[in-house]
Amino acid sequence: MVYVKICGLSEPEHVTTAVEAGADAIGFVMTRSPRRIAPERAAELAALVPDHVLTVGVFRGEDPDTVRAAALASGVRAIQLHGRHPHGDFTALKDLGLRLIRAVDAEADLRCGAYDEDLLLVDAPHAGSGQAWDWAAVRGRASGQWLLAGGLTPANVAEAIAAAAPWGVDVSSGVETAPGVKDPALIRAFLETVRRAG
Ligand SMILES: O=C(O)c1ccccc1NCC(=O)[C@H](O)[C@H](O)COP(=O)(O)O
Repeated sequence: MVYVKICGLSEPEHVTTAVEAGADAIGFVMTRSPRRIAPERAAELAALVPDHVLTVGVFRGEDPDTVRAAALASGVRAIQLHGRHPHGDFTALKDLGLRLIRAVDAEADLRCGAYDEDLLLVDAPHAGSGQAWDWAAVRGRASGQWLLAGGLTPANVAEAIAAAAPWGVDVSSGVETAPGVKDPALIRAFLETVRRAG
């Protein structure tokens, strides 16, 4: 079954919708973005999530100490690092015992685990932009437990899965009506489509 992460949640209703619709992971953006929430808000939302659903704190470019403090304050169970973080940034966060997700574009090293991460996210050059890209270009290049992201929607996710054969998928803009405004019907539609496709 294709693993599904719904990212950029900020409202309890949307967290509950994603959990009930069968999401495997839920992302809270704690970096510069229209979807940014404070670690304290992420902690309130994470408290609504059952153990079988992974809670992920999303960061871009912050140093490991800043990431560590926000991750601990929010109580998330995974850290997603965007940007060209050196291997040492992942090593520096290992002792937290949280799962680590390396988020990159298609030009990076696409072997999951190459930086000691647990999951790899292969995204558009501008994360959270909703821009689709040539998903088929990474078919067979990305390896291990890797998620495809970038411009996915309920309408195109089946095509994207067929094109790239990812281990999982990740969506933010495609389940929104405006940047940062999630739509419960689109969250449900995305999950239903992925479950049918994979
Ligand atoms: O979503 C953001 O605004 C964001 C900002 C900075 C770093 C990462 C961000 N999102 C990370 C995600 O996991 C998104 O779901 C992923 O980039 C896909 O986004 P979209 O193309 O909007 O579906």
